Amino acid sequence: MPAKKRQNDPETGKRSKKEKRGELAVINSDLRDDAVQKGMRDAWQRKESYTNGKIHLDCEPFPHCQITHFLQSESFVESLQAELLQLNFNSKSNDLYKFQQSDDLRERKEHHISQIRSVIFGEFRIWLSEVLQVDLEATVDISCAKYEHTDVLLCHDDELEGRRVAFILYLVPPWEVKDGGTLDLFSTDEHCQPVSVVKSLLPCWNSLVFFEVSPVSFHQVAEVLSEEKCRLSLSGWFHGPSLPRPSRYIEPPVPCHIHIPRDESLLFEWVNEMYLDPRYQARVQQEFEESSEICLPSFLQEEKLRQVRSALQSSEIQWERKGPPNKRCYGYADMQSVPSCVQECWELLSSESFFILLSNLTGLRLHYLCGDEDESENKEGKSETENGGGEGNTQAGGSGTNADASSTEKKEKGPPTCVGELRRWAHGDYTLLHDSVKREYALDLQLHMGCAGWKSDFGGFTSYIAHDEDEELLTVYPEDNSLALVYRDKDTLKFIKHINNSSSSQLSSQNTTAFYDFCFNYYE
Ligand SMILES: O=C(O)CCC(=O)C(=O)O
Ligand SMILES: [Fe+2]
Repeated sequence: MPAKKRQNDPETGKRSKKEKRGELAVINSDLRDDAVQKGMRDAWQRKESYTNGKIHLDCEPFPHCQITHFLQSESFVESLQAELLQLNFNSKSNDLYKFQQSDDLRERKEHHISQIRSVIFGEFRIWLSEVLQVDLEATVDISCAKYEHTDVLLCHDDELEGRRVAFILYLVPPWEVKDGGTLDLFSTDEHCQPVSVVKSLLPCWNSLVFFEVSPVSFHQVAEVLSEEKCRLSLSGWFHGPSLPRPSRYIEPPVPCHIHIPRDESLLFEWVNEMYLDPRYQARVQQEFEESSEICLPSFLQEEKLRQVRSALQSSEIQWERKGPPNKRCYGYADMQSVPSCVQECWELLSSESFFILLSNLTGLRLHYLCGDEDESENKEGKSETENGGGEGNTQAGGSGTNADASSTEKKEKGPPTCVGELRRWAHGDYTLLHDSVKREYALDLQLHMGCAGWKSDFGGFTSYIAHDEDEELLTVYPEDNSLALVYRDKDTLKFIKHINNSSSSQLSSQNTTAFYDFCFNYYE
């Protein structure tokens, strides 16, 4: 049956005044109940839980509350949803998230949007101030988000100057756990670092969740797995006095080591001989010096590649999880558990002859025999000359200019070092940029394996960006047996994009839903 048509004024053809004004936003009357308010206030104060019909307050892992049937009128919520879906949405994607966000809602004049804004930052804010016993300001901070298939917002704490309470109003179709998109809450350790998801809240039509923003309020929007459903929400923050924040936790440094003593025979066994030709190396070096990055395809000899790749895919390597989730999430190999060919590949990348090869390919000074032509640029003026100053090595010979003259800001002089990791990347894995990320000069090496059929839409690529800018400088896509070398300065940061569910669904037929990389950093 067609919906009943709106009655227009027969004379003017316009809608009646009442209709034009539209419905008012009214919050659930249960919230005004004195007993409810008192129960909430006491529970919040004592960090206990409280349940009363539509209200569920819980203080584990941090204080949060879910209110179902938040707005009194269903038809208001429907009209609000329709109005929001008419807005212009912008795709947002970075290390932390992928979703769509509406234009700013602070100034929007649409009826239902202005109604909800004034009820949230008016009546509801006053109610909340009362219940939480915190002075919440009238500052309006609200936006609309749309999460669809593979969209996600990874682990974060919401802490930003002034934010005291976060809220989210869900405008979603009937939602199930298998649709993904839950609001996951993390437990934390003694350093206020997130550990694991201990509670997941299912988004629910016309329900509002709020929680206190604090040093431990780590949460995420799990990836949306449903291919049809749209997770629409209005979210924002009430501003007020911030809770005290402990000083930022600094992770213990990962120990670097100098090269291991292995001779050239290792190179001849493992590396595609093309890359061992000094003339070819000189060409690579020239290109690297111009762009600070290069990809060397078919890097390992075919037979070695096959051995290592199949060992990675089939052996009983112990893959440990690496966290914490506000910084990273992926598998890394316990090197004690790897088969000998994998161990050898690792040794290759750590070996003295490989340091020399890298020096020749990049012009960086990764071995004392590989030369800095212009010693006068080395302001500290020590050790290099004592070590022979770049002359007289056949491998390094001739081609070795230094790629970068600003060596004074690099690590304290000492022998070149490296640190490496063998990683496994699968659905749900990622790394994030974070404030305690090391700002350094380094040569990054990545050697990917087992990524046949991988598509950039799956995520898993390494993105280099300029510090303090969103500008993307370079993207390294996983490519089998391609050696990616990137020289990173202290203003360059990198992250690995979250691997989404399309990787599992599209690759499951090939029985390979993960890929691997040897990831090494070398320091001059
Ligand atoms: O949509 C949600 O459930 C949470 C959103 C959120 O955490 C945020 O926008 O910071
Ligand atoms: Fe958040």
